[in-house]
Amino acid sequence: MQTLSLPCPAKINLFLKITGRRDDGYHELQTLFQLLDYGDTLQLSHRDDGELALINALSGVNIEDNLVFRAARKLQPFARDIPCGANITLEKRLPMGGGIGGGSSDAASTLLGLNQLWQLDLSVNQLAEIGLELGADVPVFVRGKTAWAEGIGEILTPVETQELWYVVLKPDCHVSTAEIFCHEQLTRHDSPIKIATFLEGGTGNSCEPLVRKLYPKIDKALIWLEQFSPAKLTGTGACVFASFEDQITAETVCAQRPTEIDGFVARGINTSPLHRALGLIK
Ligand SMILES: C[C@@](CO)(OP(=O)(O)O)[C@H](O)COP(=O)(O)OP(=O)(O)OC[C@H]1O[C@@H](n2ccc(N)nc2=O)[C@H](O)[C@@H]1O
Ligand SMILES: Nc1ncnc2c1ncn2[C@@H]1O[C@H](COP(=O)(O)OP(=O)(O)O)[C@@H](O)[C@H]1O
Repeated sequence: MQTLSLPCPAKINLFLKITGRRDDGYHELQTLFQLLDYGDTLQLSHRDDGELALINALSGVNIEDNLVFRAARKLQPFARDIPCGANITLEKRLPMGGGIGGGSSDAASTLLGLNQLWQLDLSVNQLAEIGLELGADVPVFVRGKTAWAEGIGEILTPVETQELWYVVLKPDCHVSTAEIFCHEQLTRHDSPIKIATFLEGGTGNSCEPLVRKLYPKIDKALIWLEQFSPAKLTGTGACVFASFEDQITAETVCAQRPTEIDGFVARGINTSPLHRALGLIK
């Protein structure tokens, strides 16, 4: 029986601006999704009885709500003759609700992996559209390139960034993306910027002032990390990050972090390891 073992890389938002709000309540934004060479691992093996089995449940998440399970369910109707099922094992390394896209990346790896395992022949465009129904962050992982994003995060232009090393810290708190986007004090009308303006530097995250105010532990983590390099919030948090030119410096900073803060070091990458694992790129 064929088993696929697939990476589910994290992302950070190198900047985030909120430029408007659509009639359906979703926010229009500009961001740069930087992929990282660090993430969860997913194993998929075919079942010909049509059942989906999630071998290890995630604590605090019902199986039917797990984005891996929801992604698999969305693909089943595309199966032609044979019943398509799968055993799915998710090895979770990324903190949940961290603004580093763990659930979205798990969903994207499920979509691409099952598309191959079940021989559905769906295109990346089709999978990105299906992914968008699961979350605004899913398409970037389906397309697998570090990218400039507009719309609600689904209009993507690949960007080659310098592949720096990042220290990512996870303060001991959980931020709900919906809570921040519903908050009356969120800044919602940033002027759009051009890629060149971002590349010149100095662009931050519009959610950061509000999140710092609501979550003192995030504020504290940013202040601590700022001692070493300019630090920012990713997405709506809770993770914060800073970049470094080399791995040793990043590891040294990460190792000194306060004991109550989790953290890891990862390299920024322009192409997803998922796409390499599936042979979609060389
Ligand atoms: C804003 C970002 C930046 O990366 O935040 P993080 O989740 O990474 O922190 C993401 O695009 C989030 O993507 P994702 O986490 O997939 O969001 P979804 O599940 O689609 O939406 C969660 C909730 O956030 C709000 N939401 C999300 C994205 C967006 N562009 N506008 C919104 O208003 C909506 O209220 C929605 O109900
Ligand atoms: N496979 C999954 N991994 C992580 N979170 C999941 C998963 N499936 C569902 N979720 C739910 O999605 C929420 C957001 O997860 P996650 O993608 O890790 O955060 P963020 O969107 O902040 O990057 C979690 O709090 C959890 O309730």
